[in-house]
Amino acid sequence: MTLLLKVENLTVAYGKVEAISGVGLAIPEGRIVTVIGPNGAGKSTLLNAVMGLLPSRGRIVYAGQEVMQAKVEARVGAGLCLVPEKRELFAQMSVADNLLLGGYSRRHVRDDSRARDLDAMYTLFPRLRERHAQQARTLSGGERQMLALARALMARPKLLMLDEPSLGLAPRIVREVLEAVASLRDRGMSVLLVEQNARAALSVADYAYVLETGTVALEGPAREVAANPRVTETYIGVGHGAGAQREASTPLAAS
Ligand SMILES: Nc1ncnc2c1ncn2[C@@H]1O[C@H](COP(=O)(O)OP(=O)(O)OP(=O)(O)O)[C@@H](O)[C@H]1O
Repeated sequence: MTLLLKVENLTVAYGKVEAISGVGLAIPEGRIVTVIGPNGAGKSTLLNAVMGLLPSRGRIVYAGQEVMQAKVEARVGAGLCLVPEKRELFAQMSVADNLLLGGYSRRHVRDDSRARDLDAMYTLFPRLRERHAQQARTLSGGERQMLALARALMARPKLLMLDEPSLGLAPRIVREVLEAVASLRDRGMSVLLVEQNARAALSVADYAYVLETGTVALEGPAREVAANPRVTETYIGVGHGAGAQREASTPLAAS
């Protein structure tokens, strides 16, 4: 199994406060790896550090190269891609224009691959095809998430990092988005999926890390993590449904 990303001993501090401390994780090619954990555990910080958006200490090896010193643009150019929690679409632009801008880095490619990719995105998310001329700001939450994901894919990333794609979405739409992510994995894409919705994330991931107060409290194959009684109790819990559980009542690390 070839590793696409290996993070070792990663530490990020905001001022004097460490948001993540000594975190390690690995993402094999063609797998979905999820990082679950409560509010403020450091999940977004981890993604931003891997993307190069925050100063950090430790080691990040991507596609066999040490990228700790690489700028964000270089990381994007090498195939790293982050879909942030806030989606950050071009609100006044149409769905189609948002997608075409997603492929902007490939604008010099002379063949028709961008047009083919656009069509592939509409096949992945038929709803975007129906709404291709609609302004992004008028889309529903689920459609926005689909557009954010599709726009990221237009750049043909190797590692897709998703920050809470389920946030604010109805359970049915969460399933639709995660099924699309699973189909991308089935075609070879590597995915780092950050989620508070542990149930949904563990149902689609191959491997999982539980992050608590900036450190890895537990890791393992997603099926095993989902079956761990402490995870069930704290993050999945009977009666919590598919919705995100915002706080961990009994952190694993404390028990
Ligand atoms: N720019 C910042 N300056 C200071 N502290 C920050 C900053 N960004 C995040 N933090 C703090 O770092 C910790 C980790 O935050 P982070 O957003 O990474 O957590 P998270 O697990 O993604 O949470 P959520 O699920 O709520 O998005 C939190 O205590 C947060 O308050």
